[in-house]
Amino acid sequence: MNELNNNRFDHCHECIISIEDVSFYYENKTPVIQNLNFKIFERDFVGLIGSNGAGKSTLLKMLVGLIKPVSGNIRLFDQPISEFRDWDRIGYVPQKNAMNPFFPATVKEIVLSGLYGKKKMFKRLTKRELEKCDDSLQALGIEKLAHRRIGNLSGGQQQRAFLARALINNPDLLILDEPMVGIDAETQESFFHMIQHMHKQHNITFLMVSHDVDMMYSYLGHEAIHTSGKLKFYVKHSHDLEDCVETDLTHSLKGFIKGEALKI
Ligand SMILES: Nc1ncnc2c1ncn2[C@@H]1O[C@H](COP(=O)(O)OP(=O)(O)OP(=O)(O)O)[C@@H](O)[C@H]1O
Repeated sequence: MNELNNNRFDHCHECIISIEDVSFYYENKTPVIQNLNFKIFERDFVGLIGSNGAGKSTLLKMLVGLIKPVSGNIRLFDQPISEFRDWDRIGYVPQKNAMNPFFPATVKEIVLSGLYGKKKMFKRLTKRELEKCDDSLQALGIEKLAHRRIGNLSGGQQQRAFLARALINNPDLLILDEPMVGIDAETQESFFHMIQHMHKQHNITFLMVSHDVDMMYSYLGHEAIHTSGKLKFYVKHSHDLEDCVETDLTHSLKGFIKGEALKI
């Protein structure tokens, strides 16, 4: 099954993430991830499902460089993760409880913080950077909340703010760790609708952890393309597999998400 996954699009799509024989344990040495092999290709929507403690967040943290595998290799956009510098290409929304909601910052400040590479931290913001922030707020329909304190917003509004933060650099890949926790069912549905739209219409590749299996199955199907330990990977590609056989496909839809389509 994994071989099938790993060879899916080698001929026509960039491999965005390559996980090669990766194992990980924390200080207590209990194995969390063992010999994981998996590839994510451009235009995939990968749903990662697994029981509590299965290692989902640990895997995502490795993929964004917060922790290192004990063994094995990770490649991002065809570069070893240790040499990868293009972090603007990746938007990451960590688990909700990873950020203190009482942090005294406005929505705009939170979104702008997505721009700061280590070096930009103390630089003056340019007009272009402020425009990017406005675009991102508008794409998520939260421009009116720009000057509100993040801690005073509802769970759904906070999640939109964090997604806007992850989108500010117009990333090619979005990594979302249970983005819908704490959001009411109706807002969850429109949120999921919105990210499906980003996947189908805006060419963004997704890796998303969720415990909402029904919602994940509804978009990704019931059959896991790969299983490793307690981790299960479900994949939907944003256009038909047959189309991918065409080598002259123009994968052109690269525009930034603009307001109207995403007003939810
Ligand atoms: N910083 C840490 N130090 C030691 N052990 C940890 C640490 N973080 C996580 N673990 C352990 O590693 C295992 C995997 O945790 P992880 O958070 O990756 O699971 P998960 O699949 O994301 O779970 P959940 O669905 O509950 O969020 C668990 O047994 C957890 O207790």
